[in-house]
Amino acid sequence: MTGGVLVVGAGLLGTSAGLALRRAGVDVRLRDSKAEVLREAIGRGAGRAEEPGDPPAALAVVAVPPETAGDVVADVLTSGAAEYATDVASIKALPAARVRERMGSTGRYVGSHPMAGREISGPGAALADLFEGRPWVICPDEHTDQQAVTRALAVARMVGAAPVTMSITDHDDAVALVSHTPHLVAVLMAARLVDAPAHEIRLAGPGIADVTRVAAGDPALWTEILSANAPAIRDVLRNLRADLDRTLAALDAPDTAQAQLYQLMRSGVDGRARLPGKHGAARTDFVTVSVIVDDRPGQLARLFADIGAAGANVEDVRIDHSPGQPVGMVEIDVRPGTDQTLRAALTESGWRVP
Ligand SMILES: NC(=O)C1=CN([C@@H]2O[C@H](COP(=O)(O)OP(=O)(O)OC[C@H]3O[C@@H](n4cnc5c(N)ncnc54)[C@H](O)[C@@H]3O)[C@@H](O)[C@H]2O)C=CC1
Ligand SMILES: O=C(O)C(=O)Cc1ccc(O)cc1
Repeated sequence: MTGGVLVVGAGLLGTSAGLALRRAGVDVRLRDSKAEVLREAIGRGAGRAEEPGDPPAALAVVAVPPETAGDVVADVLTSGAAEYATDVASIKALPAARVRERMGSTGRYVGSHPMAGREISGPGAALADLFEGRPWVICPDEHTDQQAVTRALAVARMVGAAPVTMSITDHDDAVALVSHTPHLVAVLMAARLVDAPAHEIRLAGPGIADVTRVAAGDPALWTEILSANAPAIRDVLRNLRADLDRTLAALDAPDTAQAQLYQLMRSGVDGRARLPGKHGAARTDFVTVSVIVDDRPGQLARLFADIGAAGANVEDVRIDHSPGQPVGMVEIDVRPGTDQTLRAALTESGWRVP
């Protein structure tokens, strides 16, 4: 991109974008209010420090917390540090409103949101592949210049993401359902564990770990995200509360509990089947082959070599560790039809395939 990209906020998102853009050959300048963060991001190869003679960047990618994003966008546009700007905050109405307050209806800004992240923050957690195959939502309105959209689309494509265009309202409603309320539910469930007795916690397995994974995210960041999208989250939570009330009522009525619980379990299966899997294919397209692996050096390398030799393509992989045991369970997702051959080949090579 002629003119290069200015990344402001060299944390998880900013450094990941910098790493991916550098890999695509883009000139990336980095800025962060914390000198040590900037040093670490540059050290990781995500870009260079700004220099006094730099011409305006073609696009600024603003990757700071949501409550600050609108002001930082307005600053980079009014100071001439960049011709156009996008922010990557997890909520789109808040930064757009702030940019409008500061600059009126400017066409030089378009909000966006890569649907990719991690539970850990900072440049040390950044990954060049973070956005690979993930949706990157771009939210233009009637005032947005086509150039702003073109440049944000180019960045999304260069980092390997799949751009999706949506209105701000549609975006904020969608993430309330698929990201913000799930985060809140994970946190509420994880918080139930705080005072639980140790003998109960000891029995916890991958189920509760999966359900609460996102609860490990940065509390300050998520407080900003959830409060900024409160109305849309409240709508989803109210429906969830109605479901909880119905479930409690079902459990109170032993005669009908089973039938109602069964319906609920069926809805769970149906809802989860709608989640997109690898490259947007339905999750149910794959079959899981589980393999028990001893906790010794070189075991995983040997397992993957044997899977390759059996001619199976690994579509996805998960590793579950058994607490207190020197073994783990590796779950390999493969295409239906290849699982039987893989099971036979792995058993033949001496693996335990339950
Ligand atoms: N963490 C995640 O999984 C995802 C986060 N996002 C969004 O990306 C944005 C950044 O989040 P993370 O990278 O996770 O946070 P982070 O905490 O890793 O990085 C944010 C960085 O911004 C810097 N910063 C704060 N105010 C600044 C300012 N005024 N000028 C320059 N630098 C400033 C901080 O020093 C920090 O290094 C947030 O708006 C978040 O909603 C979007 C998708 C996923
Ligand atoms: O880990 C996950 O499943 C995520 O959904 C990560 C994530 C966190 C915050 C966002 O605004 C977007 C994506």
